[in-house]
Amino acid sequence: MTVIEIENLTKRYRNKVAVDGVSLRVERGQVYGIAGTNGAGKTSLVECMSGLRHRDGGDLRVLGLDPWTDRRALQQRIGVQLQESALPDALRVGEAFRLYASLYAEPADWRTLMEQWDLADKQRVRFGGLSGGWKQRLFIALALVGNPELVFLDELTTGLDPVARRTTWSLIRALRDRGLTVVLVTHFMDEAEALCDQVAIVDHGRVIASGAPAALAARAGTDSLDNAYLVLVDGTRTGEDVA
Ligand SMILES: Nc1ncnc2c1ncn2[C@@H]1O[C@H](COP(=O)(O)OP(=O)(O)OP(=O)(O)O)[C@@H](O)[C@H]1O
Repeated sequence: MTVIEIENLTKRYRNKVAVDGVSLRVERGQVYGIAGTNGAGKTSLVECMSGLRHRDGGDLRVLGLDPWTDRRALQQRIGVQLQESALPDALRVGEAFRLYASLYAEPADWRTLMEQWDLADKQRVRFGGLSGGWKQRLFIALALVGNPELVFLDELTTGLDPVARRTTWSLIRALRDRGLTVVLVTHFMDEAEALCDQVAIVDHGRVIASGAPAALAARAGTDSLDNAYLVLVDGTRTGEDVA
């Protein structure tokens, strides 16, 4: 079943074209990666998909809804963790769960969620006292408070040390194992390769290639998505058709 269907999406900020005719499909249960360098348009794309920004053109359905006109209904069915999310430093972990639960008509049992994500013994710890890895764990768990069918995670591992990064990867795999559909924004190709069933590589607002990580590497004639990315981006800049 198709969860996200995008045709020719565009998003502009004044004269800047951030998303330039993107088309893609995400199927239920996939971890779908949106990968690309800084400024490629990844966050703008996710903000349009999650109903936080209005697109300028194109067609977009998420869980069968228009993310902009049906955003209230959509918010109840998705979890969103945006880049550079923050909570007040003084807020305790348990209070954060209670706050998020108050936003949903039918929230999950947040005490159970806290236990499932090993946060129960941090219930009284303030957000400002958590390490980067624990903050990301908290954000993933908070994205699940509304019992979502679809979760958007934007650059979750940026700034984490290698151990915390690997731990976050295993948390994302746990989401997939629960049957959730995950849209994962990253500028790390190793991360996309390790976690994603499908990856769209975005450059200058366009999808320059998409497919399974191994298929993209094979298409580029490389042994990793990291190297494939360089070949594919270089191909678009020299005018070759790689998509
Ligand atoms: N609110 C805004 N107003 C004006 N320009 C914006 C705005 N948000 C993003 N942009 C520009 O649109 C382009 C795409 O930005 P976007 O944040 O979507 O890219 P990104 O791939 O998520 O980048 P990063 O990896 O750095 O987060 C960039 O050139 C950015 O400067």
